[in-house]
Amino acid sequence: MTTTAQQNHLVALFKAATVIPVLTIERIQDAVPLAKALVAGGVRTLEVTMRTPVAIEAARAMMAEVPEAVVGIGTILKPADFVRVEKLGVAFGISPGLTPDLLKVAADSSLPFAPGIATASELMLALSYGLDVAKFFPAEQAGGIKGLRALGGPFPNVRFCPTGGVGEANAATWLAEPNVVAVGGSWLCPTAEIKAGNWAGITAICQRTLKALKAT
Ligand SMILES: O=C(O)C(=O)C[C@H](O)[C@H](O)COP(=O)(O)O
Repeated sequence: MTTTAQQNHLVALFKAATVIPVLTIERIQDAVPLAKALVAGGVRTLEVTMRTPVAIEAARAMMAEVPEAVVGIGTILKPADFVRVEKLGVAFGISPGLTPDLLKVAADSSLPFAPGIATASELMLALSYGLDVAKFFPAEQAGGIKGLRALGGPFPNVRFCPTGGVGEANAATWLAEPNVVAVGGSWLCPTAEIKAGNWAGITAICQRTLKALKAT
């Protein structure tokens, strides 16, 4: 069973992050310059998704060469993925959803882990394994802020990281919710900018986002 101390650690990590870029890395050579660009823009906590074959290698390179980055892995779909990630020594793991098998390995592990939930029943399943920090996914599509507030009624102690449809225009609104500890999304690292190697452009998006959040 996941301990309270583990969950507190994950909450602290998410709160320190505020915004978490959801990274899809196609070419291994992009990993380090991308992480450097994000860190230069003030965004240190990074979610490398397992959507691509180079994800694990990319996370490893970032950890080795960009020590300021707090690297986690996302899109953990299966217990076997979780076990691979655990061995890497990343800071946290995230999933867009959950299965009982995935929750079982996560609850037996010391790796901080946020499963994805979109319904009360999914949240109840996560809570039965002691996991009370969840990704709310897909946040905008699954009811938006109204949906999150409704979940907050029966589950007042759960903390959320909404992702899916979060961007520069609405990040502050989500973060103003008392049960939101961070927001995640791909807006900080658009595919076109990664493809073009426009690292300065990615740094600028991060700076703009953080400046706008500070002003609210
Ligand atoms: O890949 C994963 O593991 C996910 O959980 C999904 C991502 O968090 C969202 O797809 C990001 O959504 P956008 O910011 O709207 O692009």
